[in-house]
Amino acid sequence: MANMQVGIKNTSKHPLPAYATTGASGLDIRANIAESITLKSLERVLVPTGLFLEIPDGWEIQIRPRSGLAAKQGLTCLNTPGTIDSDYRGEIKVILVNLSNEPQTINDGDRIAQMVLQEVGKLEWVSQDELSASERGAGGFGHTGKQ
Ligand SMILES: O=c1ccn([C@H]2C[C@H](O)[C@@H](COP(=O)(O)OP(=O)(O)OP(=O)(O)O)O2)c(=O)[nH]1
Ligand SMILES: [Mg+2]
Repeated sequence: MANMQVGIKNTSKHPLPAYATTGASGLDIRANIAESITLKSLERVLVPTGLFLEIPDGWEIQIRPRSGLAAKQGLTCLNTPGTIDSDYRGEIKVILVNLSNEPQTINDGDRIAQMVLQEVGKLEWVSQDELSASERGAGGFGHTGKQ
């Protein structure tokens, strides 16, 4: 797939979000905060990034957690994956929550989450009185067993 151009205004003092390796799906994004934030256990916070985007119509950016932060510190995005609409022109913020039992600190410039660009299809409803039969039918929520 060809690279997609996305407009960005960076009001932070940090570098633009970047892919950490050539094959990375996500671009790591950094906290842009005047002072460190310490989250108590189960506390959540909206972390500013200083970034403003102009995403082409038909695309979105997802804000996803970083597995290292989640595994080591219990820090994750509460609304994962966060949705950045193509028409959103406000500041990108990350909703972090501390799911560990200890306080966790975020410092200015820390890579707190990652952005993934995704194409978004637009649906058109087709109202139907009856839906077609399928192998699964209405079975769900563990219907196929545990293994
Ligand atoms: O992690 C996130 C999620 C959302 N947003 C911004 C961009 C997005 O386009 C907007 C709205 O997000 P969403 O649709 O998830 O929230 P909502 O509660 O439905 O708000 P709205 O009524 O404004 O759509 O908030 C972020 O900055 N970070
Ligand atoms: Mg919304």
